[in-house]
Amino acid sequence: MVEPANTVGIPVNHMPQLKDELDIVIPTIRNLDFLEMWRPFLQPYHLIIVQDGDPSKTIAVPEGFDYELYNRNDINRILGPKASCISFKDSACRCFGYMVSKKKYIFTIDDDCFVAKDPSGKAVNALEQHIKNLLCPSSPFFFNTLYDPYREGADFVRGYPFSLREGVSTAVSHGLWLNIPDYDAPTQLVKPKERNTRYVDAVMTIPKGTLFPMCGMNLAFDRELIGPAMYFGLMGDGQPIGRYDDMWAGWCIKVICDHLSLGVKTGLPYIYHSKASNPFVNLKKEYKGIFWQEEIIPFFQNVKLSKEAVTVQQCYIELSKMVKEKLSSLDPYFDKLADAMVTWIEAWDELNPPATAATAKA
Ligand SMILES: O=c1ccn([C@@H]2O[C@H](COP(=O)(O)OP(=O)(O)O[C@H]3O[C@@H](CO)[C@H](O)[C@H]3O)[C@@H](O)[C@H]2O)c(=O)[nH]1
Ligand SMILES: [Mn+2]
Repeated sequence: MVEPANTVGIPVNHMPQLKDELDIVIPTIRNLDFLEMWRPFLQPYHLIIVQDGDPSKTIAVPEGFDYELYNRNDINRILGPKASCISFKDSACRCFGYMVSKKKYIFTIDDDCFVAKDPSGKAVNALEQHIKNLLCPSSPFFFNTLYDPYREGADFVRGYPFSLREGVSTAVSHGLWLNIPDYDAPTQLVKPKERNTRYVDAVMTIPKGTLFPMCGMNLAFDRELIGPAMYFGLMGDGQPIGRYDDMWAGWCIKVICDHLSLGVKTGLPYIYHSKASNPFVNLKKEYKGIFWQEEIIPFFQNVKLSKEAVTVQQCYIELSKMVKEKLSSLDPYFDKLADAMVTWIEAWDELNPPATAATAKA
């Protein structure tokens, strides 16, 4: 039986790592009582809450947290017509939080994710582990069979090329989930009672050239290295697909990380995922994605970005052109998505103008 950790009594760490360089982005349609359990680990950090759905609803944020909250009216006011690229009535809206943040790092978590216990019964500080993952290099060019070589008590194994041991910068840290696993609707329907009780004590770099299904519920990334590619697509209200927001972003960031020699890690930390969303509702949202992805995956596997694409924005714009050219025949949705990818970059650059010499000096 897997249970969340009891964090009552764990003192808040008032000097946590990257306190002023990291924002926590939470998409929500609920209240945020779940933060009580995270208080010892997250209270010192700034939250960016993206309130989805009815903007007239008031979201209760527990006392003592430092936060900014954006609802749909705010998104429309800030982005104007470009707000069309931000999904409505889908957790994909969280990417607006990535765009408005001014920090180097982002940790995003769902409001039904609680603190997990490790096998010794200790409460897992997921954010601390994500920071560890992001601050140490990745090894995408050659697989280390003893997993994370930079971890205390591990190293590169015999036969690992010394020329590759410096590794590359880590752009993304993808965490996992105890209890309710992130299964697609068909799997959820077939295995409604399945719970993930297996805590695998490992962090791995996802090898270059390999795609992966990125889940957005327990995810951290270096916003300066890969932020502009973390667009969660057009999902939810008015769109033919849902629950492929994080998947789309994961495929885009992975081909760009491979191109720019950046690392993507998966494994620790675990969170405790408490709520299974309705599998029938999920099936309706997912079903087009389930057959579209049989074409989308080969598309991403064959993406070749040009050597002129040296920034994330340039890579992303190139990618949007390939989406328009090669996926629009699959469904007109991809034509719209390709345009939204461009709008996203325009909005990103508007809110995050490149530092000029003057501003850089100030
Ligand atoms: O319309 C909505 C629905 C939900 N949210 C917020 O988004 C997260 C995730 O919602 P929930 O936990 O109910 O759904 P899951 O199926 O468990 O989420 C997983 O599916 C992924 C695909 O979207 C998602 O990223 C995964 O985590 C909660 O915080 C809700 O409050 C929303 O903003 N708008
Ligand atoms: Mn959930």
